[in-house]
Amino acid sequence: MSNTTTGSTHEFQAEVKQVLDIVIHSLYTDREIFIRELVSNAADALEKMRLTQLTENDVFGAELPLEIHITTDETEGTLTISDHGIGMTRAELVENLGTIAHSGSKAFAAALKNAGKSGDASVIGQFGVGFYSAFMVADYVKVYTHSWRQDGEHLVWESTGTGTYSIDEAPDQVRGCKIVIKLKEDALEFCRPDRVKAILAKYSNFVSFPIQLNAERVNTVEAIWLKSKDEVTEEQYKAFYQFTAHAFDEPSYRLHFQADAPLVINALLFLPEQNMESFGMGQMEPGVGLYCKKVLIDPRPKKLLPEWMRFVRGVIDSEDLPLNISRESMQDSALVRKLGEVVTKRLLKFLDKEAQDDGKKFQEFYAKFSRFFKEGVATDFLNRDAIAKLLRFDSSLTGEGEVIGLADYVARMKEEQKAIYYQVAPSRKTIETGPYLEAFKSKGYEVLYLYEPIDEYVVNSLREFDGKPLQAVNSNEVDLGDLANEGESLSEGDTETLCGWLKDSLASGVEEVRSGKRLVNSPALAITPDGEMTPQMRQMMRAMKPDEVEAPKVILEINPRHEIVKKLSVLSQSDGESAQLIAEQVLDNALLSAGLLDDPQRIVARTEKIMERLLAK
Ligand SMILES: Nc1ncnc2c1ncn2[C@@H]1O[C@H](COP(=O)(O)OP(=O)(O)OP(=O)(O)O)[C@@H](O)[C@H]1O
Repeated sequence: MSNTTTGSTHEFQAEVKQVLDIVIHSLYTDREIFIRELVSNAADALEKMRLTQLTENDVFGAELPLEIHITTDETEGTLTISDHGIGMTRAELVENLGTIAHSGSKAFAAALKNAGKSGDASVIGQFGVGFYSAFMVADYVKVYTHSWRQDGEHLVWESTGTGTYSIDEAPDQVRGCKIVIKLKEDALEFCRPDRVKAILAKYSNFVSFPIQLNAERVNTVEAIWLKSKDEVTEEQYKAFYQFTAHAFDEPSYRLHFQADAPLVINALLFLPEQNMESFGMGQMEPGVGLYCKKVLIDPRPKKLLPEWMRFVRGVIDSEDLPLNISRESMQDSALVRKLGEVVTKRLLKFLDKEAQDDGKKFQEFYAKFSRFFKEGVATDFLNRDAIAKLLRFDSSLTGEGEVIGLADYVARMKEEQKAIYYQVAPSRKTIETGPYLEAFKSKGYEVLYLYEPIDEYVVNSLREFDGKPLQAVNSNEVDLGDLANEGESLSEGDTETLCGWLKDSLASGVEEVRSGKRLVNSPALAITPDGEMTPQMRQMMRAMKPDEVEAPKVILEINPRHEIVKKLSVLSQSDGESAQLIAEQVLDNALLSAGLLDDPQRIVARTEKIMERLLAK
């Protein structure tokens, strides 16, 4: 919120100051986009007005046409953009043009600042600074406005973009906004009618309201999603995406399709290049507008596509929708639900094909948007399997820069292999230096590497893929059959005695001690008993409620061929105290590898004792 300083003067929110500073001092290329931003804001305000008029009878200036007027004045060096949209009240002016609405505005400003330092205007461009972009070209900006509300005031907002703005009364202002830009000396090109006309030509046809430039109509309203693909150029697609999505990047993927059954659908969907949520700007709003025969029903319908698809942009138009459907009833409409389902399925199928045709491109895209797909698997029951096909992972068989999908994993599974194996751990190194991988490697089974906490939810929600269960390498369910282990083993009798002794000696830390077939080079490993929390879940619980999570009880699998185990068997009979220390250390090493050691400090004291004993000999 801004602070009122003197009279009508207000201070910009700190983040806005930062944004303006960058806009004014670091942005020199692509300055023309400010026109697109302001026209797009005007179109949004008109769209809101159209919707308001459907339900409100008492509208200020009800007779005013829903149009955009742009005028150039070369003598004064000004460009003026007016609309008869919803306008703004005094409070709305302060809120909308004095603060940044994004929930993560601090992070947003910080990211923008970094981009500014690098001097790379294209990076800055990706953020989108909306209204504030006018200050790239303006000495000052005046916004004359009156809200659609009868009790609104006639106002003018004014600023040079440096620190403060003022709000004063402006008699006679009609409903909507009139934005007057006094152009900087080096930006006078933007008051030349031919220049402005050329800029408007790129996207003005996407605006569903008439645009007049110096009293001459410049656009024919055109719904490019209703056209067939060969009638639309690459340039038009890109311009449409940037205009409707308020985006600055190029779309990564585009799906334009028409369907007649089960519903009549014309859809034009875009997947962006940049994931704006990754810049700390909070959760995105859904971005696919719902239309019926070119008429916008809802620009951001919440229940049309599943929530995880909120990064998708574009338009869905269906003539099967009743034109008078209200936004409220839309949310519950079976027809809208069906429409969303059809489009979602189509988009998932499209992505799967794209991923197969150009894996590299998909991998780059996936690297930025993986969060959404993972969220999809965890929350979108209806489409779970189709989304799962798009997941990509590192694995024990992928090389540098490579990833693998579940379908390819299954295709290269060994004939007798029973499950899809994975390990959740912070890094490749943790997994490859840990004890679990050995057995799978010796069988030639691939193991997927899952690095993020959310992956745990993903595999738990999915449970299986293509009929094959997903199993954690440290789960008790894993059955690798007989492993051809080399080396002499403890006798069965000695192993049994040792297991019994270990169970008694380590009582509080183990649920069971058994001889394992899976180990090759390690003395022991910790397995999560059935029904127990996985180590990652446990860590998350501990982070939230440190006092409520009990010490873990694991199944300790020992390797009867390992020297430490063989010698421990002898030592347990001759020197109980030393054997106890070693047994505890074997368990702690196994817990450490499993990510289950809550108190690593205890290792220090124990290893010191072990060293003392060794040195005393
Ligand atoms: N012509 C206008 N009429 C009414 N309100 C407007 C107009 N222009 C801007 N606003 C208000 O000011 C707000 C801020 O505009 P701005 O362009 O900075 O961001 P935005 O349009 O919300 O976001 P973005 O441009 O990134 O999509 C808008 O959300 C809107 O509420």
